Amino acid sequence: MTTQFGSSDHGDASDLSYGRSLLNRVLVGTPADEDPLKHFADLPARIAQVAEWPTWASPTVVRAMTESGVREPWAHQIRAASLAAAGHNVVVSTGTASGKSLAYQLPILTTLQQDPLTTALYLAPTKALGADQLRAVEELTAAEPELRGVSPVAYDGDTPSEVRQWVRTNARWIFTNPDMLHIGILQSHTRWAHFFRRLRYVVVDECHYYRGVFGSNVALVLRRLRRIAARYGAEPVFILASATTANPAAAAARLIGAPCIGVTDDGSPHGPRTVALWEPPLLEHVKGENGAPVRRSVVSEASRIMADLLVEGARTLTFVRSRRGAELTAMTTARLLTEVDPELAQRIAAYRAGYLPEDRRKLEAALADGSLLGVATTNALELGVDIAGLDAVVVAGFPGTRASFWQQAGRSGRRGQGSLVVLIARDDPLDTYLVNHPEALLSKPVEATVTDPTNPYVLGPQMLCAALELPLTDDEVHEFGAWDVLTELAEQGMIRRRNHGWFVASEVSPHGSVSIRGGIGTAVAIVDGESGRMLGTAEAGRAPGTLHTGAVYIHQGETFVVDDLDLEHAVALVHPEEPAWTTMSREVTDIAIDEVLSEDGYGEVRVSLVRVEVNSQVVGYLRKMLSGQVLDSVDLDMPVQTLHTRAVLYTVTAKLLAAAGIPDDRVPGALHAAEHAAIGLLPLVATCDRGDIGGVSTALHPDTGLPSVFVYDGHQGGAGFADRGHEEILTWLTATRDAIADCECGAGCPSCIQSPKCGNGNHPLDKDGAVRLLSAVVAELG
Ligand SMILES: Nc1ncnc2c1ncn2[C@@H]1O[C@H](COP(=O)(O)OP(=O)(O)OP(=O)(O)O)[C@@H](O)[C@H]1O
Repeated sequence: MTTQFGSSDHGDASDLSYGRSLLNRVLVGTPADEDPLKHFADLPARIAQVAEWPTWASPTVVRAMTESGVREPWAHQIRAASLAAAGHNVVVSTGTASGKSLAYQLPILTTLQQDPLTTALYLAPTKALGADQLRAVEELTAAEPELRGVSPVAYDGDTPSEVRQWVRTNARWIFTNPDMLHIGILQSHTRWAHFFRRLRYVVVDECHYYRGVFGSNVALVLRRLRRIAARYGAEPVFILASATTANPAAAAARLIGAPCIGVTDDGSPHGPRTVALWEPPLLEHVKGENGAPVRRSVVSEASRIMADLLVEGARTLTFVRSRRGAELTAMTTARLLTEVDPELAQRIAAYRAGYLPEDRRKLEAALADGSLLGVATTNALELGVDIAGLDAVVVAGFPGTRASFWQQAGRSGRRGQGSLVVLIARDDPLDTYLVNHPEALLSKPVEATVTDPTNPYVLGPQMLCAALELPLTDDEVHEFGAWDVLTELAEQGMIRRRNHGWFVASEVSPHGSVSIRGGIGTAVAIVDGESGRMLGTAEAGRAPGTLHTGAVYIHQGETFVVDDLDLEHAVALVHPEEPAWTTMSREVTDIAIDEVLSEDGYGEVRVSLVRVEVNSQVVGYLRKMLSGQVLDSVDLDMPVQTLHTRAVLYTVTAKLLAAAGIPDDRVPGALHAAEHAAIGLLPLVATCDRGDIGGVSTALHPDTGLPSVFVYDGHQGGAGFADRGHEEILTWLTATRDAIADCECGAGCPSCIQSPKCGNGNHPLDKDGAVRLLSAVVAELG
């Protein structure tokens, strides 16, 4: 049934009608026997809240900004800028295109203009975003002769060596990324003494991007940065920009290791938006694993919706999760349109990462002037693009985090005119939940950006880097919480404690072996065997699951197939190929509790946070067509991997199960189904991918003596996800129960309780039992 959520009271009816009329057009094109629109919400237009330019701001900078089109700054921009100018670390966490850049540009340009002996550092998670922000600052500084001395400049892997020398001694505002800061700047900080001594501001843009193991590494890189700056007498102010998440100030403070004030009241205006939540129907003729029903693929559904929107003349961007999916969507849409209007079919393009900046600019311009009407893209167009004000955005498959969803959705909405956003659910419990619970997307976020800079596996190597940069004092070691980790490293001869601090052993060179995006432990190199090109690295412990022979591996939207995984030499050889299927490895897992960190009883339920040892073995993989149809299952013989990590655990009693009406023979299936769905739903409360976590359920666990469900972080030492599940267990398990109950399939399908990773062939699974179990658990917790 279709219901309306939200209110249209504040919107102008004529504005609203455009998003709504687009939605009606899409509904007209929907077969009469289907009812895919689960909900829609009319989000009212937001009126701008403006502020005066502050008196501390340089009139030159204000003039440059005014001339660039900012007539009146918005209130949140000035509040954040003024806090930073007054010396406070600040995070501005507001919507897409809400002008977060001005919040850091104003204080930094003012300072750099007024005091020629100052410098600033800008960090972006992606090159495209860094280039985009640098271009914006260059335009501002080029406009005013008095700002020319600011000399903003990029410093990254592409910077030629003759330019690097110049940058180190002359640049005043450097645009780089955390990887380069780690390896290229902090490691050789003595050459950067001039820059550090004068460092007044550090910008951390799109900081919600730094999550999990990558985020934990970046958190430690930023602590090292503060330490080195202090060594040269500088104490820079941090200005962070974030998508809207739960408690951004706490996440930012954990990221930089210092207090941080949050600015979250968004004063930027936007037009009204209609958000539609769409669930493709279950198909009659396509069968998944164990004969389970499968939904029509997001690619087919998105292509049809996009074609209808383009016929209406709506400028539309469709986000698809893989490059192949984006290309298929563009092709299918064009084919559908050829029958109606061949000219329209020419105005569609597919877009992926890896294009040159000039190509991106051309695309932005073509979309802006209307010569291009529709683009199907991977998330490459999520950050670092100046595309806003589109008529419609189609999000084909929830992109994993609410922050990404809004980043994508936020590209729609011309000021003063309505727009449409359609989220199409794919076969996944989180998607099922979201299209049936609009409040989870549209109300206050519960998703928090999670990092764990105390993870010993991340902390150890980072401490070696810190100590090499500058010997660590005992006080610092305590402050980092690294005493035990360093003691262990000292026993291994990597570091020595002397009278004047902790010194790295001379033969150890830690920087090169820390790959801040690559994960923990030994890194497996992923190499294109045909071109010899190194594509990236993966954690050795996780390689059997993602890089086994035959695996389809997606790197920046490009598809490769793995020819060979050599764990001994830590290399995976791949070749470019775009098969019609994806692969998903299946593993069997054992779990043992090493230590109980906390435990609480709620009647017949106990909830714990535990340190665990997980032994898992990849036993094969499944090949699945884009339609969702399972092609086959291939066996593999891979070594057992051991993981020491953290898990959230709940146990129930026989009494609870009996009261819930679950007889003994159904207990394993109920626990197993509840565990699968819980893994799928954890990303609702913590920014992680389903692939970052794993689970084990058993009707009798030797360490608890009870029916038990574990959900663990899939990274050595943990990445904070299980901790977040533990904190939000009631929200999380309630959503898990609802996602299962909401799915209209009979006995379970990939949209609710089937897991693509299950090493037991998704058997046994008991959908009704899982709903009963979770309802009983939630009642005890509540
Ligand atoms: N006060 C203002 N009035 C009008 N336009 C503004 C104002 N502030 C910023 N803008 C414009 O809004 C656009 C978006 O700004 P910006 O890129 O800083 O937003 P953002 O919040 O960083 O976006 P994203 O979420 O994509 O990172 C830019 O074109 C910018 O010039």
